Order: sequence, then structure tokens, then C-alpha cells
Amino acid sequence: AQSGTVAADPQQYDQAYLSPVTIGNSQLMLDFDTGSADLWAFSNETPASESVGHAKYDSSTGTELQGYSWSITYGDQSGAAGNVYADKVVVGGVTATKQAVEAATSISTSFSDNTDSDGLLGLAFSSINTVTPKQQTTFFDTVKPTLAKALFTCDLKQGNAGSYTFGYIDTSKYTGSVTYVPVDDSQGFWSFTAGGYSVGSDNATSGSVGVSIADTGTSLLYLPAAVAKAYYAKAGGKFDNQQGGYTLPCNGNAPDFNVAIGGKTFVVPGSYIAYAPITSGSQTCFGGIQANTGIGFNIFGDVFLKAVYAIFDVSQGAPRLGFAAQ
Ligand SMILES: Cc1cc(CN)n(C)n1
Repeated sequence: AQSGTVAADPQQYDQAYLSPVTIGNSQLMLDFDTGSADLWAFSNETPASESVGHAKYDSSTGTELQGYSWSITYGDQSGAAGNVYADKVVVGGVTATKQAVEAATSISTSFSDNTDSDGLLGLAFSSINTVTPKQQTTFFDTVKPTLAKALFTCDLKQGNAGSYTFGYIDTSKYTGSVTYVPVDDSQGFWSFTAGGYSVGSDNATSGSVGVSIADTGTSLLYLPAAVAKAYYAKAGGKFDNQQGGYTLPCNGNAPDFNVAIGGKTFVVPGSYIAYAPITSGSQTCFGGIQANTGIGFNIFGDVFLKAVYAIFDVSQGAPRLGFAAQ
């Protein structure tokens, strides 16, 4: 049975985390994304003008799936599209001998401009994979039957390298016990229900945060508008239309955000919520908590995930998420 671990290296401001992946004879840095289900990469089929500074997948090592294609648009309106190959993919020593690899033939500018990232490796449920005419499986679903345990874990860190594991839980990565909650995979996401919340030292949580997805591919923590409003009322922040979201002082006094999941309270340090100066050197920071307006559910992105050790577990039959403090 297989198991392995791979580094998750943060980009500036932890905007995304990139991990080394070998596809055929190509080595690329991919953004592991539990909020989508396509493994796609810059490739020899990507226009040279769109792939300056990126490592590319050389599809000559793969077997083309004739007539297959893919096209994806993410929540931030970035997107890509292209052709499909079957090729060998290795992540942290875990090998998928015939993984669907989606070679990009067109890519939006936000991907072309981010030269740290050579593509995405989707870890949501394969039910939302975009390949047509026959949907393909994610890397995790492809290797799942060969893994020691049918699970993967995520240990992201603020401003430091974290890691993903496949097939095992690294008990040295967390403190205390793991709290498991059921996952509703009907929309293809790792969706769970978060409970009460509180701001700052008063850790008696109240209210209900509600339906949420665990999404490593999203940088921030998107919460109900009322919860975001309550947080910034205590944090001395304000909604800034020009910035397109809440901002707050970068002065190190941002209060923690506490949220109950499965009856256990998890703490997001205020320092994670003073996310990044709105412009270089500014004393005003863009907020790591934003309203989920227009999304329809909460997104527990990297601002939350780097405060916990997260276990994405289908070993029990029904999918579940485990969270532990780190
Ligand atoms: C590229 C990308 C991935 C995600 C989250 N799934 N977003 C919002 N953008």
C-alpha cells in the first residue's frame, strides 16, 4: 500500500501554496485545490506568450484521450481549458500510473501572471471534474484503492512550508484530539456545517456560521455577512468599496476569530486576519475574513486551514473531515 508526503510552499502573503509534482518526465509546482477536481498544467500546447516563466507538462510522454476536452472557471473568475492525456503522476512518492492530465491550450491572465504556479491539482470530489465526454478522477480518487488509508491531510502554515500527506495521518503535526464532522459531498465539495463563533478572548461561541466548504485553493475565510460585520466591529475595521472588501489596521491588535466545529472551538489568530497591507508599506491591511455575499455558502480557505491540521477522510465509507489544533 502507498503513502507519502509532499511540501506545501506558501506564495507571498500565503495567497496560495504550491507543491512539486512529477507528470511524465516533467516536474511542476501545482496548487493543490480541495475546492476543484481537475488536474491541469501549463503544457507544450499552451501558447508560448501565455506560458512565459512557467514549467510545462510535455504531453509527448502521455497517451492522448482523443476527442476529450476540459474547461474550468473558478470562483475568482480565473480559468483555463484544453486537451486530456493519461500519464504517470507522482506526488510525494505516491504514484498514479494512468492519471488524467489536463494540458492547457488556453489560460486566463491571472494564471499566466503568477509564474510560481504551473497549474492545479484538484482534490474535491470527482463528480465536479470538467472533462468531457467522459468525466475523469482526481489524483486522490485514482490512487485511493492503493493507499494504506483512504485519506489525505493538509498542514498549511503561515509564511512557512507546510505539507500534504496521502494515505496516512501524521500525529506529530497536531496537538490534542481530532474532531470529525460529516461531509455532504452532493455538490462535489468537502462541505460541512460550522457552529457558533466568537471574536477575541470571549470564547463562548454563539450564533451559527453554517454550511461551509474546506477549500485549500481559496486564500481567505468567507463567512456570513453578519459574522464578518461583527468581527470588524470589534477589530476596528471597515468595509472599503474601493478595496472591494473589509480592511483593518495592520497594527498587530486584530482579535482572534473562534469557531466551533463538531463541538470543539478552533482559533484563527488575529495575525492571520490582518492578511496583507492594501499597498506595500501601508498600515491598513486587507481582511482575511470577508463576507460570503453571492457565494451561497462559507469558504474555509487558507486563512482558516493554516490554523488547523485537516484530514480529508473517505476511509469510513461516508466522507468526513477531521480537524485538530496545530
Ligand atoms: C484558481 C482558483 C482555485 C480556487 C478555489 N477552488 N479559486 C477561488 N481560484
